Amino acid sequence: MSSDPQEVYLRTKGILPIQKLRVLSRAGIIQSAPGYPIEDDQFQPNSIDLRLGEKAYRVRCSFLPEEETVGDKLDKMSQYEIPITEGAILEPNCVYIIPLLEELQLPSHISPQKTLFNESEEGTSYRIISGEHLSAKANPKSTTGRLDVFTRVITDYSHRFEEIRSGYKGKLYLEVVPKSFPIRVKTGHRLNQLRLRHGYTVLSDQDILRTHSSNPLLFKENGRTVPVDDLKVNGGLFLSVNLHGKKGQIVGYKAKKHRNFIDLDKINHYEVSEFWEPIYAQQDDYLILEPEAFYIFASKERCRIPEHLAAEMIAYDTGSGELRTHYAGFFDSGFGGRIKDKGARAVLEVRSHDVPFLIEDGQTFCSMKFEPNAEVPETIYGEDIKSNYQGQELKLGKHFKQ
Ligand SMILES: Nc1ccn([C@H]2C[C@H](O)[C@@H](COP(=O)(O)OP(=O)(O)OP(=O)(O)O)O2)c(=O)n1
Repeated sequence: MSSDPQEVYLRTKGILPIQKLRVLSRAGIIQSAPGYPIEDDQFQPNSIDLRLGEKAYRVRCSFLPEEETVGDKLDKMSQYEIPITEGAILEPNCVYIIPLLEELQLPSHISPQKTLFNESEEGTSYRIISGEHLSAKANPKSTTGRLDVFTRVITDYSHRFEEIRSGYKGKLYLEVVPKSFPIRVKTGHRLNQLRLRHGYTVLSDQDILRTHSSNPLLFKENGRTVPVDDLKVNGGLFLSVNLHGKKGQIVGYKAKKHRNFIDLDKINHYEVSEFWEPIYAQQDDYLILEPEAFYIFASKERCRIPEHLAAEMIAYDTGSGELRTHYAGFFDSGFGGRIKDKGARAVLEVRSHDVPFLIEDGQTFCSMKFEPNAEVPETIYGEDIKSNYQGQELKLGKHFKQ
């Protein structure tokens, strides 16, 4: 057994990259339930995929357990439990709470140049030296959003979804609400992912413009870089929706209702026409969204996330709450490739609430918030790892035959 602890320095603020996530997992800051060791392919360029645990609790409604644990709340709210080790079907518009296999042991204080955490595994102990708080942010995976499955993480004594405060020690629970289709889930399925933040810093609009000038973030459909003067920034970089195409070209999809369930184990399996109605390009490039229906579109711009940055797509607030865009928001470093690859379209998941809503080609739909990585990730999206959506045009989730 080695007596000298391995020293791990977290020096720069930002999202922790894959190599640091691996170290934090070895050091016990990210843990998993007994019998379910963390698997290497859970690690993404700047996030870790989280896995569903053994049970789903059907609850009447969603909640935030500000004054108690999620377990206490479940004791009061759970209607019944479903074991999911062999798989189980979750019904549309029902709320389920599923304990995840991963847990967090975030250090509760910062103490520059002092040991934050010391744990040993297989004879190695780690000393993590950091000057910033470690917190975490969760988000649905892209595939989950493309299937219209609503998910968010809940933690004990928390008044916020998806955000996990510095010092949090405990379990993570996932609220899951399939919206359009029933889904079959099983222990170990990965519906969402987690990023760890060392301190918090976000690129200002000035930083975004400066970055784009030397390391382009957005490209036009013809592959040209969007001129910096044409970038729309205001607390993030705005993207717009594409409804334009040649005659007969599909520019979007609308989810059909009352379909058979989708087994999340079945990749490239389901017929698109069974589950989706295609939306064809119209001569005048507009569309009226039917209230409460779910649509998938692509962004007009092609985007690219340089390797030193991580990005998150945030819904564009129309000021009226009628239009809800996107559920899944993390963009990995490397998404959209190198400059010569000219980026890839982002997928926009859209629902209009209450009223029919007109959308037009090129309408602003969402914005991207950029955060620096604490270090450049050793692995980036589309390189070395199995990535499903690199170079994508309009693309449904990986369960459909395309
Ligand atoms: N609304 C969104 C959200 C994400 N993405 C892109 C950017 C991400 O880097 C990529 C993959 O996202 P996830 O890791 O969430 O997706 P999956 O695990 O489902 O796909 P993969 O198997 O490719 O990792 O999809 C997108 O085009 N549109």
